[in-house]
Amino acid sequence: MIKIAPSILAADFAAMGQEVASLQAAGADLVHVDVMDGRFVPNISLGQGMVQAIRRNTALPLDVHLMIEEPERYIGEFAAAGADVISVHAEATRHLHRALGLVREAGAKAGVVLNPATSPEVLRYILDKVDLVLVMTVNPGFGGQAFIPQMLEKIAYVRRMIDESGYAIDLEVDGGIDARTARQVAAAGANVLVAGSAVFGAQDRAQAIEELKSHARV
Ligand SMILES: O=C(CO)[C@@H](O)[C@H](O)COP(=O)(O)O
Repeated sequence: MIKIAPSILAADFAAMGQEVASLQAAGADLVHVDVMDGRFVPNISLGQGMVQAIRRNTALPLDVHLMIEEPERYIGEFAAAGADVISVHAEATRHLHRALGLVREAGAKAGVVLNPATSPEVLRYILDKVDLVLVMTVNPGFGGQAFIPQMLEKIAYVRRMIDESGYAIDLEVDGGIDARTARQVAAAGANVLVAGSAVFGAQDRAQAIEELKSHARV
């Protein structure tokens, strides 16, 4: 089952309540929330207050992607703000195993994110600690970037690792996802597709989400 997680980085921040509320009727499965600190990535986006506000405006699960240094410092606050999934970058913490444990202790599902240059081997000893692996298909920090085709090989590799592990782990991809790349990433084994521009840039968001899903049905 393919799930679509629209990234609210591409939404109208001045109308976030309505933007988020519209997504459920449009067929979204999750709301992807990009948190950036201006250190781990060269951009600043939003914090716990916005996650709380988004929580009040949707019943969809909140998929919070922390692009912040030492994410363990803020896991409790994002969980309390209403995050259902909290994903931390393998590159942002010296204690990935511990950070993932903290996410589950805080009552959220734990995700681990890999930058494009990061080897999937970093997952080898933590698959029992994660509910989701997010393979970045662009360098994190900005919406609207071009998909990096070399990531298809990484997605397929991670899919094999997950299947061999026997754990129920979602494989999410993020960056440059449109109808064409949706088909490619799904064929490689991804089952959760984050899409910013492709959803919020469309005239008809329901149609855009359905189009992504239909292209991803392989
Ligand atoms: O995490 C990020 C960027 O850091 C993504 O969630 C982007 O926001 C996706 O945007 P599009 O590439 O779909 O426009």
